Amino acid sequence: MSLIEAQQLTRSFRIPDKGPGFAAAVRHLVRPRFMERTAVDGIDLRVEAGESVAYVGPNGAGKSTTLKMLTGILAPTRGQVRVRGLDPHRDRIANARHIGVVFGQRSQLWWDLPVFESLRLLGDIYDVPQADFTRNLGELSELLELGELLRVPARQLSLGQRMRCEVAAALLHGPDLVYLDEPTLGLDVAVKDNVRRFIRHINRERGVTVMLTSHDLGDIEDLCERMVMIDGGRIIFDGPLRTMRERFGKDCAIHLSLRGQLPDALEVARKTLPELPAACSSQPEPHELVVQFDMTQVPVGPLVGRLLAALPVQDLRIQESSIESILRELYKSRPKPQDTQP
Ligand SMILES: Nc1ncnc2c1ncn2[C@@H]1O[C@H](COP(=O)(O)OP(=O)(O)OP(=O)(O)O)[C@@H](O)[C@H]1O
Repeated sequence: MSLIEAQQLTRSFRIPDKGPGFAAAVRHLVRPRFMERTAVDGIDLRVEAGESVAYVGPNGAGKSTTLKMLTGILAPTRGQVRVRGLDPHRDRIANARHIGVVFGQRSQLWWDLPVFESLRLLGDIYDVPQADFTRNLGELSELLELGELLRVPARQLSLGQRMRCEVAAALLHGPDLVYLDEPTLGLDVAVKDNVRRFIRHINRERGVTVMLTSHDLGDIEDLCERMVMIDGGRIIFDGPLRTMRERFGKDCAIHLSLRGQLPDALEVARKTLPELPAACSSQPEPHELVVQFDMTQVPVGPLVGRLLAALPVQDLRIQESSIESILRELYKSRPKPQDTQP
């Protein structure tokens, strides 16, 4: 049995069907009408223990709604989900003992209490034995560099400081599955790096399963081997990041630095590579040339060889599609999800 198993997992919301304007608002008061918005639409998903999965998609795709069903905050409208064999909504307390959750925008720390007191309360809520509490806190404090922060009330912490404490709060009871919703949102580069290093550590060294949603592609490339992409509530890709690149990242660009200024280099390149449309080659500077092509159609090696033979090349760089550019293209080409009458 997989750690997480979802079958045809679906969640709809009833939302007011108000037209624009004052008259429509009054009409809605007298005779309210509703529409159905399907946020998650028949998802099948399996996650094995020890995996690190990026759950990505554009705004409104259904990521948070899925995480809310996996954590038991929301019940599915249809389909089912099991986490470690438990129904997360019905067995919410038992489920909570084994999971850690960081919703980047929400705090689980008591605002006016020093962080240490919040952590102690959380330790009590989760029934963490004193010896485990001391050991876990010592370890988290060292890895996340909490130190003095433990004495400061949460409301006085900066975003980055608070986020490190949030991550500690989510992991204090030693969960073996963590859901991280935008854990690095708004953090500066150094803190982001610290949080990422920590997440990598608990996944790789301790085998904690990580399920992460993030719009930060650095998080995804740094932390996850598998990407599940959701759009309009449906999974449109599920596989290794590598496969995502192979399947969707066909574009490749060769950047050439030329020896000296060669105004006719573009002409030469186009003549050398007649199989590529003229627009594939460009010359942003007199000593630079960029050749773009579909690497599934044109083999890179011979193409580079022909360019080197035809032009005085000083240096060259081959750039494959980044995950960022692939996602940008996929997001751009998506159809808009529609609300329906119930
Ligand atoms: N409580 C709710 N009531 C009505 N509609 C909701 C509710 N929660 C979510 N939705 C709708 O469901 C859809 C999916 O929302 P969700 O928050 O899961 O998306 P997301 O992928 O997490 O987006 P983002 O990246 O912006 O956080 C959206 O259209 C949203 O407006």
